[in-house]
Amino acid sequence: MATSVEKAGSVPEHCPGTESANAGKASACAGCPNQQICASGPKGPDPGIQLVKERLEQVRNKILILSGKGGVGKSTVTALLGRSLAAADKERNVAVLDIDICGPSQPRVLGALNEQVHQSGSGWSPVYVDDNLSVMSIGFLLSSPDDAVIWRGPKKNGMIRQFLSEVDWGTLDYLLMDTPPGTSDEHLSASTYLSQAGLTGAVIVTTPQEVALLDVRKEIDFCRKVNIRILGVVENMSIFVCPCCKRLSEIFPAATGGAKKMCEDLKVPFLGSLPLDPTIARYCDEGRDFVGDLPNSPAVDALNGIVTRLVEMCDSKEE
Ligand SMILES: Nc1ncnc2c1ncn2[C@@H]1O[C@H](COP(=O)(O)OP(=O)(O)OP(=O)(O)O)[C@@H](O)[C@H]1O
Repeated sequence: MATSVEKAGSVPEHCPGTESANAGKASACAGCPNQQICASGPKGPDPGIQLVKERLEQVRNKILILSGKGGVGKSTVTALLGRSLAAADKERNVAVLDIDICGPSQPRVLGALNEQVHQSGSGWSPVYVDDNLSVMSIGFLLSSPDDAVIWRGPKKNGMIRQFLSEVDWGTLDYLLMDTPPGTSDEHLSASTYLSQAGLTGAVIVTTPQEVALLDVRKEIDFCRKVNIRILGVVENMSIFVCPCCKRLSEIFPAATGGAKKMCEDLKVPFLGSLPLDPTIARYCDEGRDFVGDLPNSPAVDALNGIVTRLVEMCDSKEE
């Protein structure tokens, strides 16, 4: 098994793996550039995996929100799903965890920009934006929202482990985890730490144009490779309805049939489309509650349909 410190092509053919008691000591390790590191490193699975499992025992559904490309509206959709899930049933406890370490946007989108998290004996307390909707983000730990987080993989890995194992969520029905775009350190860390905790699955957000769908196919491939169930794809900014003349325009043309066709081709559930609505952008920039304030808008209608299908997917065992 290759470790991140090994150079490509330098893994001995019979590498015993870093978790093995023989790591660094087996005959196959002789001459490997990482022999010393493997011989002296801790053995066995990362204890963080067990800690995350214990911490998330009271969380019924754990959902990763993914996107292939940046800027397709993943954070916006995460926040809106959180608001809609929480608004639909006041008995339901929902939380959003922002693991986009380098670009945390949930504090702004959920209107909690100047909040701070508190530490108690039972862990970090998340910030409540509603009675049944809480949020945790690295954004709360930065001294200024303009601070840049420039971290390498191991440090991001440590922060994700802390977020997953030290936040005192209480009992939750849905935990939505907003990730960075693509498939990077954060995704690998999250999927590893959640491997024993019962990850419900992933929602993939995209826009309709082929350049975005190309990267969604990679994201689907990633999920299949690391055994993450795909709960469905959300197509964001699929259509624009002019607020003046009500004419429909395709801002991002679905030249290859859009996300729905791609889902049919790849046999992945399609959760629905969300229109491009400038009011969504304004509300999210200002951290206001779009779902609560405009419950009769076509976008909230579309969102509620997506949430209904998502809940059905979570409640059903198989795709
Ligand atoms: N349905 C929508 N209608 C109008 N504006 C939207 C919609 N969805 C997202 N936006 C806007 O698009 C911009 C990008 O959205 P967002 O930050 O959620 O994308 P992202 O995919 O999370 O980006 P990143 O790659 O940085 O994580 C934001 O200004 C947001 O308000």
